[in-house]
Amino acid sequence: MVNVGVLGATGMVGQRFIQMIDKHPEFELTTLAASSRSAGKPYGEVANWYLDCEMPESVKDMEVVETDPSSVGDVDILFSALPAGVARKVEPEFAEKYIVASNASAMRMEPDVPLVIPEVNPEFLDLIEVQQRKRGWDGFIVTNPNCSTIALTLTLKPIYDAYNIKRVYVSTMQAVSGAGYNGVPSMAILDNLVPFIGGEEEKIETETLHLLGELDDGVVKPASFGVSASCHRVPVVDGHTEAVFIELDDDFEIDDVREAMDKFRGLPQKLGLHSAPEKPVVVRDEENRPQPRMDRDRDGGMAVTVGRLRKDAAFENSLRYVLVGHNTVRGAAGASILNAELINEIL
Ligand SMILES: NC(=O)C1=CN([C@@H]2O[C@H](COP(=O)(O)OP(=O)(O)OC[C@H]3O[C@@H](n4cnc5c(N)ncnc54)[C@H](OP(=O)(O)O)[C@@H]3O)[C@@H](O)[C@H]2O)C=CC1
Ligand SMILES: N[C@@H](CC(=O)OP(=O)(O)O)C(=O)O
Repeated sequence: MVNVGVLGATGMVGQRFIQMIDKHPEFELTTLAASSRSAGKPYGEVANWYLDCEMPESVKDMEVVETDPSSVGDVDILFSALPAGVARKVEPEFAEKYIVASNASAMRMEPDVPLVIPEVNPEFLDLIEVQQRKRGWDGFIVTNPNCSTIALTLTLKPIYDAYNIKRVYVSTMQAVSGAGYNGVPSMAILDNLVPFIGGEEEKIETETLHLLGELDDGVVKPASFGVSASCHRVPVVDGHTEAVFIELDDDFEIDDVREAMDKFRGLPQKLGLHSAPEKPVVVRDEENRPQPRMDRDRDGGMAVTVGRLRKDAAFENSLRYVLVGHNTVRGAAGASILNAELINEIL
């Protein structure tokens, strides 16, 4: 068993980590850290449990510790669900000694920090060596992308491998859990939609090209097609929906695109990693799917569901589809856990 801890353990994403680690066959949860508001108290007392499963018995009496490397004790991997501002300061301090699998955005675009989706760009883990050499750390930081980016990029990867993509437009309909428990007041979102999520469009546009880029001599060269995103908050609890419009360089058969998505598998599937979905991308043919409530939990929330895949009659060489991905599972805690499983298997 590998001893693991969660930083930001009382938060929305921290709770997803706890839920997923609780039954994990390789990971033993030994450390829960949060702010000084919670430190020194039993987890069951300080955490407002938000998930629709019971808080695992195993964590109720665990003492929450300070988010400080000297407080975490016997641990090999730390999962970070910290706010980005806190993560920027403390993740490098932890990485001097520990492996940090971070879900926060703070370190994602650092040139020597791997930003990884295991099915898409596992080779970026080679940057770990560069990072340790450059910074003199015994540990390291590995990050996963933004929740909307992960779902989009998983569906783009089989297309990108088979065709020349010219440009991608994406319009997101994002669940309120993405903003955290106190992120969007109910009076702002019920009977409503908010057409702005700070920093989200820029993250999708940058991270997607980075993930589909190439690692060349220790440097990531991003993919070079155009990505344009428009992001919107909708009154859904979990599960981001995205309408995707793609223009290719050349003509194509829509059945070939469907087959490429359906047959898409990555290293996690080959290695049989515990949290790897059987199919990273599930294609459905009903005209009214995917829907967040019905499709977000596919394969434990780790698979992205695509539907309404069709040629775009309005423009040549174009297609469109709708996807749903679970934002706090595949888009957050599950993404970091799959990264850690891959690291555990290959390093
Ligand atoms: N990949 C993705 O797309 C997603 C990423 N996220 C990211 O995950 C992170 C966590 O989000 P979320 O769970 O919604 O946030 P929450 O606000 O729900 O939780 C924040 C957590 O961080 C702790 N914390 C806050 N301030 C400090 C501090 N100064 N020192 C130590 N710990 C602190 C809190 O502890 P306490 O309870 O003691 O205050 C709590 O455990 C963010 O970076 C967010 O952007 C979120 C959703 C999806
Ligand atoms: N911004 C995302 C969640 C998030 O926190 O993203 P990031 O990990 O890129 O900061 C959402 O609101 O749904």
